[in-house]
Amino acid sequence: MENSLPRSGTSDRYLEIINLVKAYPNPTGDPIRVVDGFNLAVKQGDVISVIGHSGCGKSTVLSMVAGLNDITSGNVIVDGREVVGSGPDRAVVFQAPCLLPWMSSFGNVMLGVKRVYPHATKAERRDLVEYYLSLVGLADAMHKMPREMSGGMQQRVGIARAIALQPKVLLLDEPFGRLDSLTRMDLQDVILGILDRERITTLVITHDVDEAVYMADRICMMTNGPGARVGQVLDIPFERPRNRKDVLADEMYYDLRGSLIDFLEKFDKHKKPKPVAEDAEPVKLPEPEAVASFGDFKAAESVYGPPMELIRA
Ligand SMILES: Nc1ncnc2c1ncn2[C@@H]1O[C@H](COP(=O)(O)OP(=O)(O)OP(=O)(O)O)[C@@H](O)[C@H]1O
Repeated sequence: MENSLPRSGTSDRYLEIINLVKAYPNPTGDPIRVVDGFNLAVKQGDVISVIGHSGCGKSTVLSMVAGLNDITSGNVIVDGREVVGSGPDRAVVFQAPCLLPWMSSFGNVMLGVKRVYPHATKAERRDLVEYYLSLVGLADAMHKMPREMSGGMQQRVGIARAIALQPKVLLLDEPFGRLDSLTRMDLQDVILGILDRERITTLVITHDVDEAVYMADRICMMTNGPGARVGQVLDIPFERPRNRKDVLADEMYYDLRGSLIDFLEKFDKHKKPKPVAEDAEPVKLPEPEAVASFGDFKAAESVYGPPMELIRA
């Protein structure tokens, strides 16, 4: 659902996040404002890395932009219109690829394509799916099932599915978080290649300083929560398309990396841990993380529609 707003979008303010607030109820007092007054304007086609300490509210901001989490107050404007609720104009890629396990990579991408191109012919849809799977290097794995693919390949399918929606804004929530470093670098280049070609306005959440610098035109550094907001925005002046070796050989890269680390250290709550007493109780480890989280299912829903549509598909 979309509401017209008096302000119109320009390519310099293609995505606008205005005074965004997320408050959760607090049984013992006032609601906790996890995010409080987050403001960001993004130029059309720019890639913005969002970085901040764990738990500061990065995913909360991204899920509100995606329409998967209710906004307490504030606005998200895409291309001059306020967006409310989720929609294929804002495609999300989460850490878990959340593919439908009973469908091939072709079938998984086709579900998204059908949603966005309901009137295309069967042949046109097939061409689209094949095109997007080739973009992520899966031309030879179109008919593989998720269980037959590595984590990196599954994430490629997730990326193809998101891009196939031809979104106005691409939202990536630690998309390489579960991958080994070589696969991670490989996929960073796959995504950058696609973004250079398609110029999709993108927000990418990352914990990785090098990834933040390499991928972005600007880095949005968040303060700690509660009450998290944008602390500083850093411009990354490297031309796109980027070549990793050239970027790493540039002295400026290390200055930018240094600025980012300085910012993160300033907000590091755990900088000076208290010494543990010798007779302290042993730490109880949490249960292992579930394979798919609520967020993963919400991400699937944003692409495929509500569960009943999945059953009919
Ligand atoms: N449903 C909820 N009710 C109350 N608090 C919540 C709820 N969901 C998230 N939070 C809190 O909001 C804060 C921000 O969470 P969020 O997941 O956005 O952080 P993050 O920066 O993405 O963390 P990470 O980097 O570890 O993924 C955390 O303190 C979290 O505990």
